[in-house]
Amino acid sequence: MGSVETSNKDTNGSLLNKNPTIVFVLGGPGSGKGTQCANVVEHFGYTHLSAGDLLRAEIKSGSENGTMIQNMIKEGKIVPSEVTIKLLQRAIQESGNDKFLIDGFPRNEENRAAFEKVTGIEPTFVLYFDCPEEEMERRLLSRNQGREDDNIETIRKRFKVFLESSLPVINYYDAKGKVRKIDAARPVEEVFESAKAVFGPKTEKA
Ligand SMILES: Nc1ncnc2c1ncn2[C@@H]1O[C@H](COP(=O)(O)OP(=O)(O)O)[C@@H](O)[C@H]1O
Ligand SMILES: Nc1ccn([C@@H]2O[C@H](COP(=O)(O)OP(=O)(O)O)[C@@H](O)[C@H]2O)c(=O)n1
Ligand SMILES: [Mg+2]
Repeated sequence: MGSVETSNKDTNGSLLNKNPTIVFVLGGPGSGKGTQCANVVEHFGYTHLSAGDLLRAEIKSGSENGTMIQNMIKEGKIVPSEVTIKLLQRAIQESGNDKFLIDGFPRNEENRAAFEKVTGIEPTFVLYFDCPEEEMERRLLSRNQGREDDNIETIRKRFKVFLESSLPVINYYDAKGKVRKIDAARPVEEVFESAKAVFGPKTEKA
């Protein structure tokens, strides 16, 4: 009956039905997540969804959450997962693709548990760009994208949040054998060679 069919089509239905490949891309601020995601998109046909980019677009769009998001980003704090997950779900559904790099998410336990609960999806694997703080700090201070959080005061707060809230998520997935750790302190091309080896020749575009 039509009504039964309709009731089954909840907001997550289309996500579950497509059974997408989800790769979480994690690493400290400035470790090179965005840079390497662009390379992976080019070579392997994934759709890149940066949680930070989606949140910044939400501020620009004049959404009612905009001011709250802006204040949290300025302080290096993690936005409630409800907001971020809605943006990710919308982007996933609009993409038409079935393989995604989710960059900068999940950033804490709340992000992780909520995504799993709402979508029922576990990542295929987690790419972890491991980089020393001194190198990340140098990169962030010369990123020149006009970001309000790329100043030394906010950068220090973001490093603290990474250590206290994001690393435990990486450890959680590591215990499940899902983490592919890459030494991100090397030049972009070398880091990408390691990333390529993780994605493997099988999924490379012809
Ligand atoms: N391997 C690398 N070596 C040197 N600079 C890099 C490297 N990867 C990225 N960068 C630069 O560092 C800055 C931060 O990189 P980005 O990809 O935005 O990192 P994230 O998304 O993890 O914060 C950018 O200016 C980028 O051009
Ligand atoms: N899952 C996420 C991702 C980002 N953010 C916010 O967005 C900021 C910038 O995230 P980003 O991923 O663009 O930053 P980088 O690690 O790329 O430098 C974070 O410091 C958080 O304030 C969040 O609240 N929740
Ligand atoms: Mg980024």
